[in-house]
Amino acid sequence: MLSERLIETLALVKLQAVIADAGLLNVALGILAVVAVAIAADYAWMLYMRSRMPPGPFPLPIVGNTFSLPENKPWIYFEQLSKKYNAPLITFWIGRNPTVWINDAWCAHEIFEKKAQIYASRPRMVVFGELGTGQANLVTMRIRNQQERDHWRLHRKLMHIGVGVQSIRGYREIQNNESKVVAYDFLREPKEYVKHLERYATSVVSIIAFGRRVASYNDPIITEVIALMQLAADLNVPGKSFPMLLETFPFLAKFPRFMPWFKGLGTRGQKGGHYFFYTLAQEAIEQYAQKSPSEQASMPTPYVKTLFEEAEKYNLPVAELSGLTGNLFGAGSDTSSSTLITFVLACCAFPDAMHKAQAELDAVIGATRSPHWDDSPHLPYINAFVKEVLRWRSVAIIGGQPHSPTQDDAYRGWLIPRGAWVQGNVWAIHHHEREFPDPDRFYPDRFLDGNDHRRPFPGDRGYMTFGWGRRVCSGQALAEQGTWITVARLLWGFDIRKARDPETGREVDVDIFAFTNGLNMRPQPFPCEIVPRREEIREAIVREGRKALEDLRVHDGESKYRMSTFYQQQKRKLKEEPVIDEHGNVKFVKVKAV
Ligand code: HEM
Repeated sequence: MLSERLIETLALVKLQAVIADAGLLNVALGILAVVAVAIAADYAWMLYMRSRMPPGPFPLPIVGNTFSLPENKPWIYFEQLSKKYNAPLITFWIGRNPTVWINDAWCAHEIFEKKAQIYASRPRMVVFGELGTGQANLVTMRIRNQQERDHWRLHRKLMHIGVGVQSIRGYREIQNNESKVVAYDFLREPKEYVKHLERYATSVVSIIAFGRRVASYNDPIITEVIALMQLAADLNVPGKSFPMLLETFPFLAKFPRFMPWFKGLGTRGQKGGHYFFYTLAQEAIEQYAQKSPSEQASMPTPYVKTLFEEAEKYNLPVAELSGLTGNLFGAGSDTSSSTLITFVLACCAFPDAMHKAQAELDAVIGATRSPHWDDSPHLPYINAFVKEVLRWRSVAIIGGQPHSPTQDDAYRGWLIPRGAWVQGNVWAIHHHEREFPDPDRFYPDRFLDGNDHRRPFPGDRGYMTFGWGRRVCSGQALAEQGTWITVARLLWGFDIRKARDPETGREVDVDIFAFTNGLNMRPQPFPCEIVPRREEIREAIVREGRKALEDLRVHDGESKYRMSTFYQQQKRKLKEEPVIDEHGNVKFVKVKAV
């Protein structure tokens, strides 16, 4: 100890002597020179990388192209850059971080699908990953070695047990009944259509994950989860202001949370925050155990129960279990409801398409019952309509999270370096005139064989709404199944049209470009009129809605936890760590000094 002090003192004395010898000015100049050389070397590296990577605007030292980013909707800007450089891929430097944007369906397919093995990883994401979901969450999980790859595979497997293609048929009745309730709610309170769709989407994933229905649109779980997801979606869009700039200067993330650059980050990443869903899951397992055997037999086993049993084999920590259960809410509620709100907007803006769909439903289904998936082979226009909903204004407009190659890759002579941030620009892909002529027009016919707007597109589906390759959305099949039934039923049941000004009687126009700015986008609020198409249909909606509510009763239940208060408690307990006690409950203990 004493010797260390002595050395420190000697070093200080030596430094003072050097400053005295050289003069303060010379020392300052020396430091400046070292910094300048470091910046120059770094810039040389940036320019060298730029010469090998896909084209893009000229970066400045340290800040790259960050300050030429527009305030809003950078995906439109990246689409323009792709046209300007006449290249399907462009490089855009966010600080010193070269991000690659794929603006073309065929390239996205060649890179993410054909080279799926090496593009299965995520890049380092400071805001969304390290400060947000945490690195142990499937959505942001990185794959840098075999151990990480095995671990990520395990997470995908556990997710698929819940919402994989094999499981989702078992959830049809839940989606069917909940969408009948949406139709019933549209009848009773049409002005609240956004809330009904949010309730629907949240309730479906809540029943699947926790066995518990969300009966009211005032339930805080809806507003809290959707608000959290929208905050996350906003934060994860490249921007020139903090906190996104933390991606440029990751070292800033090491500072205490009161520093100004954390402003806007909310409570994300604070200790204990992630444990909310774990606690909710425990409660759900207890509530399920209290149900009678006949009740249990009449519902699918809550995913969290299966997950917890399965996870015991792998000794998964609480944070990872919490992430897996929370992902159903996080990834599945805002996305699904925003897609359906987009559908409402499309009906208002493009009534011809809606009327054509209704004519098909009238001919095939009639007015006494609503459509069902079994009708789908006889409803080609409805199938095309649903595809167009997913294409026209895709909710995950930059394809969700970026992918990242696990090794240097060469594509058409360009370098895509290991660890780079590679993002599919779904806006540009779905907006490309070559694949989708007149792309802003909502035109389901483009998906029908023989239509003059039909164009080749990689893959069977005709859209890239759910991402690619090994990281393709785990909930895709569930989301497609739910979108189909809800869209088909609402088209069958209602005329959805522009609202009228009560004073002038004139239609209030809707703006098909007015969408939110987050990476999960949805239409800005707009008024509309939703009216049942015929009396016979209205009666069928009431009948089916009431029956659905009865059938769903087995899922009724309350939770004593609220995300907001849970987070508040953690805020007060930042010096505490959640651990599992001997009964498997989460409790908080003081963090031991290291
Ligand atoms: C319309 C609804 C939905 C859309 C448009 C959507 C879209 C996406 C997209 C674009 C990705 C990123 C894919 C990639 O990186 O290539 C993704 C990832 C993911 N989604 Fe969805 N999603 C939807 C609904 C759901 C639902 C209902 C669930 C679960 C119940 C879900 C769970 C996930 C998970 C866990 C991931 C991360 C997968 C990984 O990183 O390995 N999503 N989603």
